[in-house]
Amino acid sequence: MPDIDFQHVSKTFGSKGFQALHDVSLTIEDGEFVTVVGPSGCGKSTLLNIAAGLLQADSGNVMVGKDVVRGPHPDRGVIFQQYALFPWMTVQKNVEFGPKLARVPAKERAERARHYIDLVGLGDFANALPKTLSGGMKQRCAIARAYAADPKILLMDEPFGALDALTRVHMQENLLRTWSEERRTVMFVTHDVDEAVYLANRVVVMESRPGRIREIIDVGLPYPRTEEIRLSDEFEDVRRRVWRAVYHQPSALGPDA
Ligand SMILES: Nc1ncnc2c1ncn2[C@@H]1O[C@H](COP(=O)(O)OP(=O)(O)OP(=O)(O)O)[C@@H](O)[C@H]1O
Repeated sequence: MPDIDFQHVSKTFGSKGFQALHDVSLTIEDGEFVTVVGPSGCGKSTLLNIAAGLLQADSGNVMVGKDVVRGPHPDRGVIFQQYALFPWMTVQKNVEFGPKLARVPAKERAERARHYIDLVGLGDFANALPKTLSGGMKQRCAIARAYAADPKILLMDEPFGALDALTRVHMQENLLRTWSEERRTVMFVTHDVDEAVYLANRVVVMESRPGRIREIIDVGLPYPRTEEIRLSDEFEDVRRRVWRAVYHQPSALGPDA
């Protein structure tokens, strides 16, 4: 059974009826890593927010398993570009937050948090406050926090968008390592074609005005994704295909350009 199933989803904003999404259908299978790329304003975040239950579609449905999405739910962890950590809580307490809400007993939630903190490589910083962490570390903390709430699905909207190129590559590697050990279904929105190809089983390329799916590209490269794979001809071939699909669009400059 598909894990996330967008069924003819449309969404319009504003009194002038700006159509952000038009009849989008997309199936993401259990355990898949799907990235979504496309020009600015093509509706990537809108699509993700509808799956998160933070926005409502005007028509169509999103199914998660057998259920129609009607609002946010702990089975879907959401990670945004801005690190949504509580500044007054340590890394450990931030990561324990979800399990605490779910009334997981103190000892168990501390252990669970510790497991994910170690998994994202923040073992030495469990007692640190967010303000003492770098951007990449904060985002790894956010990933550990999302995992600790034990969601079936991770919805990530440009989570590495604010990071420098080198940190970004390390974050991608760390995320894939975490994902290979603790498999979840991932929908990951990005502007970055390299990132989209490096991470995904499939890349969904969107186009704008109205936002819709232009092409779905199978990456077909094995995991673990090593540096060798990143630098291979096969990777370059897929990257070129995705690049063309994104940049050879009539509206590739986006509505505000
Ligand atoms: N709350 C809103 N009210 C009005 N218009 C909106 C709202 N949210 C999004 N839009 C419009 O819908 C379109 C799609 O926005 P969305 O943020 O989903 O695009 P995106 O592909 O994620 O863009 P970017 O890559 O620049 O973040 C844009 O033209 C945007 O201006």
